[in-house]
Amino acid sequence: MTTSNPAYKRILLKLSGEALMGDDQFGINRDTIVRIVNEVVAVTRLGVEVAVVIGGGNIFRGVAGGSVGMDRATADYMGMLATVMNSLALGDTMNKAGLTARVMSAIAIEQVVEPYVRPKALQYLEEGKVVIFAAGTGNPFFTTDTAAALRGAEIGAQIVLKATKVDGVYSADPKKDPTATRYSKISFDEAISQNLGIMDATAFALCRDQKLPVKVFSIFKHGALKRVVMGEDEGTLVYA
Ligand SMILES: Nc1ncnc2c1ncn2[C@@H]1O[C@H](COP(=O)(O)OP(=O)(O)O)[C@@H](O)[C@H]1O
Ligand SMILES: O=c1ccn([C@@H]2O[C@H](COP(=O)(O)OP(=O)(O)O)[C@@H](O)[C@H]2O)c(=O)[nH]1
Repeated sequence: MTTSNPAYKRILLKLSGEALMGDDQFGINRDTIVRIVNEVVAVTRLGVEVAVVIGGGNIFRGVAGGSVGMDRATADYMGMLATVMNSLALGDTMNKAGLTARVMSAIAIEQVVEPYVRPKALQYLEEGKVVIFAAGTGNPFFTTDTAAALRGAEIGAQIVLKATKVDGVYSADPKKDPTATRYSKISFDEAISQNLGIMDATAFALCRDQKLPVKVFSIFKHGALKRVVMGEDEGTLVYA
């Protein structure tokens, strides 16, 4: 039996909305969400406090056709509402898996989800509950990656873990350029100056200024989250 300790006490986990689709065209794939939740359970068993921000691409993609030509801010509010749906699904799956999850929304929608109140979120984390931050930052023109950076900084997370469709940060988009190579680590300044599309510049800049490191790893790789939390070699570290 290993006696090593996790590398972090409190983490902000950013889950790709699109990854929730599994092999489906859009929506939430049951097996996929259950598998992701089981990975979170494994990490909470280590005593790590977990906060989550989830994207909305899986749902919003399904209605994106109708949003063509729409006012950008209106489309963004639809995207934020999509993250609320994902957050509810994720919270429900977590509760069924034996965790206690609390969803908090950046947009007032109080019959459905409690509002985001920072001290309350901190209290939940200290009690060992998983806090899911829904509705992104609550503002159009931002992304859920920026929401992850913002909430991560607010709750004093030691790292933002971006669980996404690729297994790290590459020299170019690996889905478009097969010759792209993966970095094991890269600074925020390098990532920003090279315009690496893995995270938007707003999110990168916020993390850089707050000295909040980011680890990018694959959501599809079994056990990767736990390895990251244990400080093992997995994915790409982006550092200040
Ligand atoms: N330099 C890069 N390294 C890795 N991935 C990149 C890079 N540039 C663009 N990408 C793309 O970024 C995507 C992940 O970012 P994003 O679309 O924001 O996903 P998420 O759904 O996790 O928010 C990957 O699927 C990848 O195709
Ligand atoms: O603070 C935020 C967070 C999200 N969004 C909108 O919600 C969508 C879904 O989030 P995102 O694309 O980041 O999800 P993911 O790619 O992780 O599935 C975005 O495209 C934006 O339209 C927004 O307007 N403000």
